[in-house]
Amino acid sequence: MRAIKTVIPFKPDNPKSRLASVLTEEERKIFVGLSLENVLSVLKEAGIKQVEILSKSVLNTADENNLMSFSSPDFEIIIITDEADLSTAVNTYLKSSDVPVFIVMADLALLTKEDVKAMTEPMAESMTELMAESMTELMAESMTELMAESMTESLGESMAGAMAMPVRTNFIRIAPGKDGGTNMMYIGAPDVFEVNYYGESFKKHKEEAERKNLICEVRESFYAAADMDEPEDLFDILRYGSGKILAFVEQTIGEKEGIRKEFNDNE
Ligand SMILES: Nc1nc2c(ncn2[C@@H]2O[C@H](COP(=O)(O)OP(=O)(O)OP(=O)(O)O)[C@@H](O)[C@H]2O)c(=O)[nH]1
Ligand SMILES: C[C@H](OP(=O)(O)O)C(=O)O
Repeated sequence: MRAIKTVIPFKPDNPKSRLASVLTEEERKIFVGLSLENVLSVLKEAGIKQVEILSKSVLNTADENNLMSFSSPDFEIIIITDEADLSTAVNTYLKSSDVPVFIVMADLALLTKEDVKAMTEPMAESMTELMAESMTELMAESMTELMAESMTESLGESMAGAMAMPVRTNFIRIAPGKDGGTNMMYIGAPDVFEVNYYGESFKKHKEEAERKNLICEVRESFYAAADMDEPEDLFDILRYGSGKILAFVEQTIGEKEGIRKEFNDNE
């Protein structure tokens, strides 16, 4: 795979304030830790080789050691700290990168490796395929199908070579969040694109792509859209989650009668 940088913004202190009505601060800390672990495992499974955790504050030694236990010779984890707000920290990160950047939020407790692959697959090939397909259609009108197919094949190959650079860098790809946010973003041109999170950021990021003349692709997926912002989002973990985070939510919610009842009533 070509060089990309993968970054996970992470706020370890007083995280997930919107879950404060159902989880204590300590529980929210455990919850985001488990969610981050989940994201790391999925990135590793999807073949990502290196991940940088962009943390708002310095992690304590136990948390750092725990995260480092997910690293392996073919999966490097680097922890960096930037105390700035989310958008400022990510924009500083983007400016410092001379290769495409893949941003993945830490609260994607249901993320799958297919979602990650859909975000990181090269654009040049899919564009070439698309163009080759429409050329086939055009040519098939005036020639035999056989001739059109073989011409398209060689045309496709030469296009991939000729177009690889501009197509690959001048685009962004977004996995929207279920409430209008931006859960993952692949940024081919980190030198020009600027993020602006919160308040319908999906729309803002599409507009930013337009302003900067970048192609914008959207990759929607139920699991990638399921960020964990509001108390009812925890129900999605009970329905579709697995592993340690499912056990944690089952246990904490099980102990809180009101929420368990609301879940049972909704089922
Ligand atoms: N580096 C960095 N990451 C952040 C910051 N704020 C949020 N994040 C991370 O960005 C992602 C999306 O943030 P939110 O969903 O708003 O998470 P949150 O800020 O913990 O939750 P709320 O307090 O409920 O808004 C998560 O991965 C967070 O850990 C920040 O100021 N700096
Ligand atoms: C970071 C923010 O997350 P949300 O508040 O939508 O979870 C966004 O996606 O813009």
